[in-house]
Parts: sequence; structure tokens; C-alpha cells
Amino acid sequence: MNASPVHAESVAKHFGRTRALDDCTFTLPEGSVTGLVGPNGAGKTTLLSLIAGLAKPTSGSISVHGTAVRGRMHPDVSLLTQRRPLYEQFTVREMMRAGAAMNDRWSASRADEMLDLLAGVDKDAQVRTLSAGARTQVAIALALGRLPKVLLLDEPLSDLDPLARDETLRLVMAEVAERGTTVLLSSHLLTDLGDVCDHLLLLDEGRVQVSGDIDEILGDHQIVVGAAGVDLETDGVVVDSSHTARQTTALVRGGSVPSGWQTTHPDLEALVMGYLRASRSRRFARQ
Ligand SMILES: Nc1ncnc2c1ncn2[C@@H]1O[C@H](COP(=O)(O)OP(=O)(O)OP(=O)(O)O)[C@@H](O)[C@H]1O
Repeated sequence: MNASPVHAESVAKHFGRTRALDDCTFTLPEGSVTGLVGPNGAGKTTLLSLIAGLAKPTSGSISVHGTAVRGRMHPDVSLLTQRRPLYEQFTVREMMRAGAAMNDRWSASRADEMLDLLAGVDKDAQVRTLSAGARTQVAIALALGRLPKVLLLDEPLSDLDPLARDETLRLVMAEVAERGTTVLLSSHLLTDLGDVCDHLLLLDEGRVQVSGDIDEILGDHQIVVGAAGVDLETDGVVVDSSHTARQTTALVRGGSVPSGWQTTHPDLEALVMGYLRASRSRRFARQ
């Protein structure tokens, strides 16, 4: 059994005729922060819930630190879903006490430390009075109180203002720096991901398109620009291409590009956008 924090081997999850995930194989290294990206419906939430043990794969297997995940919440994993699991009538302090009561393994000091990092959260305020950002932060503090080795975050930043996004990401980074927690974070906000993630897992239509160290992935891709009407002869894979009256621009994976074409390595945003555009074109072509 692979002893990595998270290892998925040929994982598929089907809901009737919908193939939410298909043949997904990847590994998350210890202490890595991985951005989970993909278009709507790519399978991100399904994947996070399988790793957490909230659902079972149709086929294939997932292990967390060498232990097979078998469809129940793994003690080493915390998952923060889009529906933040908070009781509206409780104060933040009461919410933390509830966290202690609901979890066999719980560190009140860790949860408190996390809350203390958040200047904006009043521990005596009722949850229902908190802003979206403060709720997310309280939910993350609850998730971290379980002392997870693997932290799964499903779109934690989507409804936060820039300041709350920044504070939330700093909370996650503090956790990684202090405890070496492995983080898998799904988000559509590519700039934020670029600030905190060192690994990338890109899904499209339930399949892994790209997985690994971001610097290595970017180094393996080129943005290629040349005159319109000239064929791009490359032994690499053309992920995406676009054309104007004057020029052709393409995202190419691996291989070499003939002279006469300008090449640069993409940044994370350009890389992900290239894959997302290609995904949309494939779907349009099938309609
Ligand atoms: N419980 C379910 N029953 C039936 N189909 C489902 C169920 N959960 C997910 N799906 C389908 O599986 C596919 C993947 O959904 P999923 O929510 O994992 O995607 P996602 O990448 O998280 O999307 P988004 O970015 O919109 O949140 C979609 O086609 C979705 O409709």
C-alpha cells in the first residue's frame, strides 16, 4: 500500500450513467498544498468526499497515509465542505466546545490558537451574526481542532472579500508550516491558488488532466506564438490553440517547437485557462 498522505489508484465514481470520476490516479506528497481545479462538474467535490470517506468509489482505491479509505470518515482527514457545518445559534466559543464533544481526537488549544490568529472573529458572537469570511474561518478552526494530517477544503474562498481570502489562506499556510499538514484545496480563484499552492491537480470530465509539482508542470509547458497560417509542427501535445488574423497562439505540453515561433513558459493562470478553454471546446464540439 502506498504510504503517501493521499494516494488514489484508478478511482471511478459513477452516479447512474454519470461518470463523475473515471480512472483517476494521483499522489499528494507530505506537506504539499495542492490546488484542485477544473470546470463546473469536473468531479472536484466528488473527489474530496471520496478522500474524506463520505462516499465509496465505484471502483479503484484511495489510501490516506497507507490506510485504505473505506467509505467512512478517516480520523486523519478533515473536510470543510461548501456548506459550513456550523450551528447558527451557538457562539463561536460554544461552537468550539461542540467540536470538542463531537470529536474523539480534539485539541482545544489548537482550535484556540487558530481563532487567535483571526483578529476579526469575536468568540462571544453568535455564528448567525458573523460575516461569510468569519464563518469560513471558524469552520477552518473547527476542522484544524481535529489535528488532521490531511485537510480538504472545498471552495473555501468563493464568497469571501479579498481581505478575508488573504486571512483564510494565511491560516491554512500557518497550519502547513507548523504541523506539515497536507492540503487539497479546490478553488476557481487561480490567483489565490498561485500564492499558496506548490502542487496542482487538474480535473476535467472526471479525469486527471495534469497532476504534480507546479514548477515542473509549468516547465513542461510552453506558450507558443507564431504567424497566422503557418502549421505548428511539434512532437509535443497541443493542449489549446487560438487564432487571430495575424497570429496563432498555442499551449503546448512537452516536445520541441520549430524555430521561428516565440516561446515562453506559462504562469499558473495561463496554464489552467488553456486547459479550461480546451475542455469547453471539446464539449461544444460534441453538442
Ligand atoms: N449525488 C449525486 N448524484 C448524481 N450525480 C451527481 C451527484 N454528485 C455529483 N454528481 C454529478 O457528478 C458530476 C461531478 O460533480 P461534482 O459536484 O463533483 O463537480 P465539481 O467539479 O465539484 O463541480 P462545481 O465546480 O460546479 O462544484 C456532475 O455531473 C454532477 O452533476
